Amino acid sequence: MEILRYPENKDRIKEIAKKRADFIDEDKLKSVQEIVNRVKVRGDEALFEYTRKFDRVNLKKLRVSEKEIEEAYQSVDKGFLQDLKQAINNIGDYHRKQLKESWFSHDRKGNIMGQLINPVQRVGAYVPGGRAPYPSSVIMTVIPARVAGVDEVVVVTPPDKEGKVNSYTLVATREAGADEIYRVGGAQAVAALTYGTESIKPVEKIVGPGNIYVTLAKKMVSGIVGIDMLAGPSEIMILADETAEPEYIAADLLSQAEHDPLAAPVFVTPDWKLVEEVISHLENQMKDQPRRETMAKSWENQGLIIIVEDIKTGLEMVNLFGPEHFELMVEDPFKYLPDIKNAGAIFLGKYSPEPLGDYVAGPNHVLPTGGTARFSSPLSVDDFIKKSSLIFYSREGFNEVAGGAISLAQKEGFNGHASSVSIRLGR
Ligand SMILES: NC(=O)c1ccc[n+]([C@@H]2O[C@H](COP(=O)([O-])OP(=O)(O)OC[C@H]3O[C@@H](n4cnc5c(N)ncnc54)[C@H](O)[C@@H]3O)[C@@H](O)[C@H]2O)c1
Ligand SMILES: N[C@H](CO)Cc1c[nH]c[nH+]1
Ligand SMILES: [Zn+2]
Repeated sequence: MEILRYPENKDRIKEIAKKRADFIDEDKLKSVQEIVNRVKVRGDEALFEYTRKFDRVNLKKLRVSEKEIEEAYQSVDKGFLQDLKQAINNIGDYHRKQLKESWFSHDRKGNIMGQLINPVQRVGAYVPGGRAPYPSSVIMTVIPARVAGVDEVVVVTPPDKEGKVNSYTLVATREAGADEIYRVGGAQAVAALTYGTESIKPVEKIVGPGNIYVTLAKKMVSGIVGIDMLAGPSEIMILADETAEPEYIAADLLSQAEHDPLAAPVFVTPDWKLVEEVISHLENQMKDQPRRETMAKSWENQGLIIIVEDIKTGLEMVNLFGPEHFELMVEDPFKYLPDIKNAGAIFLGKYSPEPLGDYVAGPNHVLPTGGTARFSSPLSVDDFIKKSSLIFYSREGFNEVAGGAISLAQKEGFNGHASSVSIRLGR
């Protein structure tokens, strides 16, 4: 953990922000490249081999059966189903507001210009499952796909040591409406969705969060298939003033630190006393936590505290880092909204802790990391649709614009283009 002052340590802070945005580790990239290429060539055999190596289990089959899903329903408690359904309702309501429609614009000459919206046909949703099961990521990925009208939604997720998929995850796949589920994770699952194997049909687009290996694999296959974004190890930046509760700040930093030793918790404040209090709460709160080892590693290696002159200067840090999650715990948080440019999800005030966004609020928890919130957005219905332009000219409309097209084509030296238009002129 590093404590720095802004603007005094400006260069060091910029260096850290740059390193987080340029997160590619050459060794990890090399091993991901090898995994992806091997799956491309050897299909299922490579999936079994890597699952043995990384998940420590000998798989017999990849697809999860109906019977396994039914058994999962028997082992989860009623309370879980109720909570899940409530979350599904909120997420569904929020994402239905994102739906867009095709549009057509007619003019007096009978010309029609428009934009057709079609869902992506087959989508793969990566659901993490290495250090913990993520049923919440099932509903966050599958629901917007269903709202968009995707035909086939395939879920991939790592198996446990017995070769099974976590029961809560399985129930979530059924409740959210996934079509196929495969027990395979990591870069090998991303490769299988991209190239296809004997058991898994390739998809058009891969969405969903994952660790550094999953994220590098998605980056590598992007362009062969579509990807939503780089949604890697979790991040939280909290900007707070003296009115904030240090206990809450410590708890919220740890909530993201517990995801992964590579998770990045950052605390920004103009108040030195608050820093001392937060540090002491962090130490105390960590002690009782089952995932304290991961929390401690994340805080030790990725933790950062920045002391700023005031809240406005603190917002410069937010825009520099572009954190996945940004909590603003100050007296009047709405006042600063126009100054927040780069953040995946923004949480305002002391009763909006980040985990509400992870589970129940409605907005998507699949969010850009590594500074990519500078140019990427949360997962949404938009990620599951694509647009086609539509052009229709009437005879009259054609004759009116043809001259302009011919002239522009000639300026570019494209006589073939000009001929394609002139051949129709006056006919
Ligand atoms: N940004 C977001 O929107 C978002 C949302 C939820 C979770 N997350 C992140 O997802 C991640 C979940 O990670 P996880 O590890 O628990 O599950 P995961 O499913 O992402 O990764 C587990 C897989 O990683 C692979 N793997 C592990 N060690 C490897 C190695 N040495 N070489 C190659 N492959 C290896 C294995 O195949 C394993 O099955 C966390 O980093 C969490 O912060 C991000
Ligand atoms: N905070 C994660 C996104 O970075 C999402 C999540 C799922 N479960 C718990 N948390
Ligand atoms: Zn979380």
